Amino acid sequence: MSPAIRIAGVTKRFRSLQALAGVDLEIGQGEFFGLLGPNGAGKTTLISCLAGLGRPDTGTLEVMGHDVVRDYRAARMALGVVPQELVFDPFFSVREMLRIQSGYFGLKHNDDWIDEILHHLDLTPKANANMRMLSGGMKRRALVAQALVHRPPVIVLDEPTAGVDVELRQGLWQFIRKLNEDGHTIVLTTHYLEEAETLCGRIAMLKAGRIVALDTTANLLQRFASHTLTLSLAAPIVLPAPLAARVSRAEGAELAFGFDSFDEVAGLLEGVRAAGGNVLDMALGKPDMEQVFVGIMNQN
Ligand SMILES: Nc1ncnc2c1ncn2[C@@H]1O[C@H](COP(=O)(O)OP(=O)(O)OP(=O)(O)O)[C@@H](O)[C@H]1O
Repeated sequence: MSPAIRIAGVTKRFRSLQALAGVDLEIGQGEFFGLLGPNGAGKTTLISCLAGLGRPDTGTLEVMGHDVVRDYRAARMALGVVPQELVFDPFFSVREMLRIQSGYFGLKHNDDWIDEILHHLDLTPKANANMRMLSGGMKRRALVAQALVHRPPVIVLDEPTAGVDVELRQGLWQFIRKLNEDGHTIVLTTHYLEEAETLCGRIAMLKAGRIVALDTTANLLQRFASHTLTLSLAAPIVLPAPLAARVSRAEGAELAFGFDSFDEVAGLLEGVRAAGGNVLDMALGKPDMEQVFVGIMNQN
């Protein structure tokens, strides 16, 4: 079975800027995969190359075994992309836009499927509304619908929830999850790290055009994040060196410690009290993807 996506040795430069500096990545069929990275890391550039919208300078990209340059039509047919930018033709209604997109893929009688997508995305009442009349969140859902008209096995979503309110976001994820359960491969870029943590089985982190981390979500959390104990003290204190070394964040009278086992908490509290700390409040935090992200980005 070919991987859903295979990217090998991909580089791309915009004048003096190396947007992709040698990316190798394989994503298996049926994965829910997260592509994370700070602004400008190269995520959208990589997706454009995958969709055949931009050509890499070197390297190859395949979707479901089809080379995106040599076998463009088959590769494009296997891929649905939800773009980051809200690009649409303002003169068409949602349904017209979806029919036109179906025609682009050579699909003539696609209305049953279009109705189903509209229903799942809660867009049925807006089917005949002009695209320019929709709110930002609805436009985004219409673009999700557009990416799905040809039932692609691989779906790439470039920041699909930017500007989408909480309720719609949850509805959108429910639908995307269902698509994944039905066997679609999902690739997601997002700046909402807790979304990536909850949804993605595997995550790649991109920085300055390179992959700097690639692992299962569980392994990344285990390797790069810890529990935190945050203490609010009555006043700042000076800690003895061994305890000071355990501090992961200090802001005035607020201190945070990282720890792996709950057995350590009593000792940390004891140490702070012994150093004269008067604890007013405390909170425990779980390991999260934000810690992983910040840790990896600072390392590289
Ligand atoms: N058409 C272009 N011409 C020149 N530079 C470009 C072009 N497209 C992207 N870049 C540059 O390439 C780099 C990677 O951009 P890209 O949009 O791929 O990043 P990203 O990871 O998607 O960022 P974001 O999270 O902000 O969407 C950036 O420095 C960007 O300014």
